[in-house]
Amino acid sequence: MDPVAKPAGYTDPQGRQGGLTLAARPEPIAFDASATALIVVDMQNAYTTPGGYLDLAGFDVSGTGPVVAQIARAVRAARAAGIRIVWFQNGWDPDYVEAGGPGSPNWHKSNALKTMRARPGMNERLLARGTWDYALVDALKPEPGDIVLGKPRYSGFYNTQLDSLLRAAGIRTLVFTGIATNVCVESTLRDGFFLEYFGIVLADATHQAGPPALQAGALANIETFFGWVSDVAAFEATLGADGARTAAE
Ligand SMILES: C/C(=C/NC(N)=O)C(=O)O
Repeated sequence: MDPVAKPAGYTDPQGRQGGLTLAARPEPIAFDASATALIVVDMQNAYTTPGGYLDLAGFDVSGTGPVVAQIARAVRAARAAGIRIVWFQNGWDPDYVEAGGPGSPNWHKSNALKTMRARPGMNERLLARGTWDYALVDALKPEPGDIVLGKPRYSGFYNTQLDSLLRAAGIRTLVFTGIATNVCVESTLRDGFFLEYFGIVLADATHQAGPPALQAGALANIETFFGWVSDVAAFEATLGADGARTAAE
């Protein structure tokens, strides 16, 4: 068996095949920076901040602070290496037409919609575009040239322009960060697998929705069936960004 997983036909910007190799589970994976995107999944107040949707719905968000910092590191390293950055924001229009009514499973399973139905007096319009809940956290901001996409369901490939934007840019490898590992990260990585994208999760730049066992379960599922699992330090080291970070701190 090949000890390094290599997407076929890859060349790095210097024309070398499969230019970079990332330490990962279950084996190292080769990738080409110019054919790679860093995907930042739903780093909105809703998923990270006390008073946001997950918190109001009863999920523990106390462990998300370090994830914000790790994502900032991954974004910095990717940016320096010329890797395209894609930011997702999960949610719907302020009238929730896009959320679907009772004819949609989303209406029944979305904990944001369920929380609002259970507390009709609450003022918050959870995950509605234009609200604080929907906004990205202050510490993570897109820059010109990044791709910013809304998504109406858990998968970033569903009813979004993601696939066509990635294919137009020749991107074949997706490096995932964000929240929640077991919901939108895993859903998007799985859909990417079916579309022939190579999916890698930086585990310490993700966080689960629910108990910690769900983080472990999602990562085990991904490394066994759908992709690769690595971490931010390995990503930085592969991109040659670890020295730069130490100097900057
Ligand atoms: C629970 C949940 C997860 N979203 C995500 N970004 O993973 C939701 O949107 O209800």
